[in-house]
Amino acid sequence: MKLAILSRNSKLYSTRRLVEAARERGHSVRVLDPLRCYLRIASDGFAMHYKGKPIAGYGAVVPRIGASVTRYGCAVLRQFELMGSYTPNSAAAIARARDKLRCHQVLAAEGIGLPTTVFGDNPDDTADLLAMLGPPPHVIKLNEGTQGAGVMLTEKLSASRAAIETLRGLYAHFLVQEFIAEAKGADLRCFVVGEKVVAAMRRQAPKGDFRSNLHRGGTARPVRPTRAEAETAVRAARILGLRVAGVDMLRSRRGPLVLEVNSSPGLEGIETATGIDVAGAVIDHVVAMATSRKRAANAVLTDS
Ligand SMILES: Nc1ncnc2c1ncn2[C@@H]1O[C@H](COP(=O)(O)OP(=O)(O)OP(=O)(O)O)[C@@H](O)[C@H]1O
Ligand SMILES: [Mg+2]
Ligand SMILES: [Mg+2]
Repeated sequence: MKLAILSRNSKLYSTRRLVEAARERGHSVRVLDPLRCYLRIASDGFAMHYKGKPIAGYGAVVPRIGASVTRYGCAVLRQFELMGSYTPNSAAAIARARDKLRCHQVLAAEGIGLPTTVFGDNPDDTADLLAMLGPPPHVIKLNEGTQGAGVMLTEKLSASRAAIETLRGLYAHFLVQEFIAEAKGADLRCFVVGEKVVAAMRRQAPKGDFRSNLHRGGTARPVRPTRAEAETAVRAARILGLRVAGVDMLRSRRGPLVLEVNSSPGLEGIETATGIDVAGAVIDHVVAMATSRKRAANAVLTDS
């Protein structure tokens, strides 16, 4: 099959591994920088060019769209979808999943466990907002933060108020959560492909921090998720319409609590920690889905 990896940088570990896994399986694969794809949109037909040449005919694309290029990257991905390429994560699903607050609302509505979360706009409402949440410690996080930056822990109500005031002053969007102390600075990353958790790791925060992000010095080891954890991860990804997702959870007394669902989860940490060929699992899934979709479309054509 003719595959494209949509990625800004072909040297990144995740991109390299996807290319490698596709080649090992005998597919033709190309890395396309979404910012070098440009489009002609007209009712008589679409055209997409890449560095001066037309591109078409990709059976499937694997999007690796960084947070900084969500808008443009998703527009390009949508174009691939409109031109008939299969993608495990649609442009719409990626754009939706990027908004932590929105994810919390949608997942909570479906009964997925989450740390209790509050958000509000007006400073006059802060006292009642924090009362709705309960006593500190609180975790305050930027709505579109990443890699643990923009996540802070406040031990006292006065600190929560001061942090909230500061963020409002900066016009930042943020949410405030109960602190799950029993997670003890560890979180669980379940890598979902299709309807399965193909690999999972437990990340432990470095001494003196509560954030387990590997970018913040956390360490990872392989873990076998419980049945409840695996089911929660798969359901959360499905609810958000993602067929490749990194679901981050905390282990708590009330079961797994989802922190976030990443639509372009990195492969380096999880493959290194677990030794599992996650890239291969992604490619196998994408090719199987693209093939069965094509078969179904052909069946419709022969029926009519
Ligand atoms: N409510 C909470 N209670 C306890 N620990 C938390 C809580 N929220 C976050 N943490 C810790 O902080 C880390 C970072 O938080 P989170 O995953 O929400 O943001 P982020 O890592 O910046 O986002 P991204 O994973 O997209 O980079 C988590 O991995 C977890 O270890
Ligand atoms: Mg995280
Ligand atoms: Mg994330």
